[in-house]
Amino acid sequence: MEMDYVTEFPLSHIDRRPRKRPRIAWDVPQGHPKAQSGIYYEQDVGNGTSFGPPRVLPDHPSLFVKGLTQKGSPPWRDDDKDGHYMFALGENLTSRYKIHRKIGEGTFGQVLECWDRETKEMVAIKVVRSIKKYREAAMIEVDVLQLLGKYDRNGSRCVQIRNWFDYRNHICIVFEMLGPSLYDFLRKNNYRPFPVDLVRELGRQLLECVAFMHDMRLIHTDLKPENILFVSSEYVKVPDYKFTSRSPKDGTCYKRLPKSSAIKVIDFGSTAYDHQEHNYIVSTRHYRAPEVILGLGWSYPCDIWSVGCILVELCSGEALFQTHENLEHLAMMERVLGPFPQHMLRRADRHAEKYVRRGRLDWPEGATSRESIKAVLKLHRLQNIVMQHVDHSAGDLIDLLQGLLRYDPSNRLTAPEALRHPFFTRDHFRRF
Ligand SMILES: Nc1ncnc2c1ncn2[C@@H]1O[C@H](COP(=O)(O)OP(=O)(O)OP(=O)(O)O)[C@@H](O)[C@H]1O
Repeated sequence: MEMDYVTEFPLSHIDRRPRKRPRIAWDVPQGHPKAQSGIYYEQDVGNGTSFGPPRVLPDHPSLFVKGLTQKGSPPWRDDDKDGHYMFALGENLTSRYKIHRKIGEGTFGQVLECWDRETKEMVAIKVVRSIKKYREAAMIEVDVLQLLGKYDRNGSRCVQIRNWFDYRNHICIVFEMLGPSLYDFLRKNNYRPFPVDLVRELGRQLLECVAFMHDMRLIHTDLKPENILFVSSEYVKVPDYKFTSRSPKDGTCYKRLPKSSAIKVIDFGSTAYDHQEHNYIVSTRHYRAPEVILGLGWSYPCDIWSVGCILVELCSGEALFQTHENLEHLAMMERVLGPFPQHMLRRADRHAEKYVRRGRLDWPEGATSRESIKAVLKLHRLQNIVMQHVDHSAGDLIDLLQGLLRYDPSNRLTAPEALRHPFFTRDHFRRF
């Protein structure tokens, strides 16, 4: 989600990107219990339970309502300075959930793996920071998740919300437990690319998710490999003759492949409704569409651009546009995809007009450093990037990517159009 912004370097433009809070010590010595309201609200949303108003339950072991396991509450502790919930492993998060481990941390809060005593399964609980703007945004995420869950008849590829509650001033969102993100998987694999047949399966599911969301008039706005999770953590190790990192035992190279290609999209905290005003900056930098940077207003096509960037990254192993600066980012786009249409540059808003000179991008004249120019020159044309990494289906994939990465959002493929592309429909030999 993108709620906490800092200005990127250089400071000369309006661009802002999410700030990942540095990892903190998340278990602390127990403090003295403080006076507290001790009330939490709980709302089951999974498995067909109603969407009625939240139940109000007392947070005191001796007062737990009948039917709930009588387990103790941890002592009251202050949140950390950023409003994060402080906990110890093995503690309860309400009487229903037992905290096993921390699996993630984002702008919004922490994600904890917990044992659900009621359903007897592991769940992932996002414990949101106790700060008003994050609490409010979390409630929007709950609304979106409930809406997606309500209309998700046959697996929309969006993570399922199971429950939510308000505990000690932290909104807690309970999700089905998923596996590692595409980014985690790439990283553990030393950024070795995924095979093209796997990229096809991942791309298809991602586009199905986007098509479903767009159909519901929702725009995700923060699609990136970190927000796409494999459903299962299982993988196999297979010999990999292309790369040099060798197993110490027998000298063979190995890489991981997921046992199943099934994925789901997470993080609906930045999701926008179509009827909202869309001129603010969205998306994580590398996946941000040109119309967002140029201040031309954005809508559904910004998700499609992100999908294009993600697919290239899955094929090559590294992010396509590795930059933190707007003009450099636009120059990289031109290097990979060719010149911008003049009509888009002419319409750039007052923040972005400094990137344009006499109807063309002010590059390399406007570059901030020689390193910046070098970073742009290092990039190859899209066709070459794909050909370098993909052994078959390259022609179809390049054509699809050119449709997903069209500069003019009104010409970009829609999700249903992309799903009808030969890259997905041609009878390829499939391994996944
Ligand atoms: N259902 C889940 N199953 C397993 N892990 C999860 C699940 N949901 C989230 N995670 C992990 O927690 C991390 C943070 O989750 P999420 O992106 O929803 O939080 P966020 O605060 O909105 O993050 P960001 O700052 O990236 O926007 C994810 O990157 C992922 O590793």
